Amino acid sequence: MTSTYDALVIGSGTAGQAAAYELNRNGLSVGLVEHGQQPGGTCALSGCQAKKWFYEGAETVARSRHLTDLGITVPALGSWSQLKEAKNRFTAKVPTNTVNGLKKAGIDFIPGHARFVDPKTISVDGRRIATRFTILATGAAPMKLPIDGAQLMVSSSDFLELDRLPRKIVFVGGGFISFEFAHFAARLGSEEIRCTILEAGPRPLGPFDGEMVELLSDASAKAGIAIHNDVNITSIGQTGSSFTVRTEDGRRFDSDLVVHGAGREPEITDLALDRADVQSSRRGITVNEKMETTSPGIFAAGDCAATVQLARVADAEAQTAAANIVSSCKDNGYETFMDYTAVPAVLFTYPQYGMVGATEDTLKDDGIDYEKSAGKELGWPTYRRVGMKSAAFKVMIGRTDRRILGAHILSDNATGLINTFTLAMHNRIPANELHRQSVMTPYPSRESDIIYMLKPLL
Ligand SMILES: Cc1cc2nc3c(=O)[nH]c(=O)nc-3n(C[C@H](O)[C@H](O)[C@H](O)COP(=O)(O)OP(=O)(O)OC[C@H]3O[C@@H](n4cnc5c(N)ncnc54)[C@H](O)[C@@H]3O)c2cc1C
Ligand SMILES: NC(=O)c1ccc[n+]([C@@H]2O[C@H](COP(=O)([O-])OP(=O)(O)OC[C@H]3O[C@@H](n4cnc5c(N)ncnc54)[C@H](O)[C@@H]3O)[C@@H](O)[C@H]2O)c1
Repeated sequence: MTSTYDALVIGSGTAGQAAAYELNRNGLSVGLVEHGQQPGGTCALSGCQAKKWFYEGAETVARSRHLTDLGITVPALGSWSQLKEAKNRFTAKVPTNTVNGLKKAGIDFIPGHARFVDPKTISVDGRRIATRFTILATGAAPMKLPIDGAQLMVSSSDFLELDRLPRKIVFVGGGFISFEFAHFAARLGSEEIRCTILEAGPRPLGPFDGEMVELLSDASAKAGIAIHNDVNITSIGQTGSSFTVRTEDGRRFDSDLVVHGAGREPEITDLALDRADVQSSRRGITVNEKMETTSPGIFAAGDCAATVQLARVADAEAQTAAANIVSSCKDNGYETFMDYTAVPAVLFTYPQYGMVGATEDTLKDDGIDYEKSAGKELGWPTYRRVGMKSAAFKVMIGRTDRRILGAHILSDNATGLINTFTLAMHNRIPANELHRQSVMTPYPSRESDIIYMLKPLL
């Protein structure tokens, strides 16, 4: 028998749930398909939320180490296994809570693997479902790497399930995951841990600002993390419990564990997208700013779309897709658009690196006329009090309209700081007005330092 929905959502992660609840709230009949044994998605189970348990511990250890000459007599010691248990007490409840929440709202939870039959029909483990609209929210998985022995790497999810941290860890790829996990490991091991990051490109953290990445790399080196660039890995081998990563130029890196941090690719290969005329590339499903794919009535959101792989971007994309479906049902057409000019990103390292908007290199490449205010190794009381020597900032504004083009912060709690700049960008507030509005920020705080960052731009 064929069931019929106004809208079918594929995937129970951040994007799928955000879309399903929004459609349901607006009175549409909604089914949500999930093929995993553990519904709830990457963010909650093995991504942002899960890893943040380790971040909080690592931050406490790093901060207390910085404070040993400043009134803290014994620095904190982390217990990886206890943090893992705490994380697992949280993640264990996610699948049941996800399914119960959907059912309680009146959304049909449909376990099974979804594949297109045609643009308006989806089969779930052989059962056919007819739908007027579809939202694809199938997420991403670690990229398949053409490296001999690639199967010996553990994924980021496996890493968060380790019982204990080994002494020598090699991270393949110098992106978000490797930087964050290396910072966790450098602070949470019971003995001294050596982490090595191997990056294929000329520098790690490609989308971030080059100068700021250098400063973060220096701070990482001081925490015991070695970073090698321009590394072409040819093989990963195992002897007993030891691993050897070999490179094209003859180098070898020995370790007790090799971690995949070399990017995540969209999970779209087994959806039969061609049967629905949905186009895609290596980066993901092709979408326009309304989150519609190349096939009318089929939308994509989150990590499976060829956009940005961040949790709140997934939320915003899902809400955009859902809003357009709702307005289309009211014969209003598609009225909601995504805007990626002010997407904040934060690396949960210590110090954190938060950025929003453009990097200085992009502004130069695009020939944009800008002014800059920047500082490094900040000796402000904020950082003297926590013994942080690596704090830095860079703010760029348009020379004529004085609006924020990009902001980059190395600090503890860079998240709060970068959010202020994000809101200024969204609301098109020029630097002098942001300065004026920030004078009465609660004082003293990280955020009350924003006026010092903006002063050279007044
Ligand atoms: C280690 C790690 C740390 C991260 N940290 C952060 C962070 O700090 N901040 C941040 O913003 N982002 C972070 N991210 C990224 C963030 O987790 C993702 O952007 C977000 O989870 C994407 O959500 P999604 O709904 O698109 O996909 P997912 O949450 O992956 O959900 C996709 C779902 O679809 C299901 N599915 C796939 N194919 C099918 C099919 N054919 N049929 C049925 N079901 C299917 C999958 O089983 C899965 O449950 C992190 C990611 C990782 C890996
Ligand atoms: N704090 C956060 O918001 C956060 C944290 C973790 C993950 N994420 C999301 O998850 C995504 C995936 O994270 P990631 O760290 O795996 O990817 P990434 O895209 O951030 O970085 C991958 C890095 O690996 C390098 N690389 C690729 N192939 C390689 C190879 N064969 N050898 C050596 N280096 C190689 C790339 O040049 C790149 O620098 C991120 O893009 C991000 O959107 C976000």
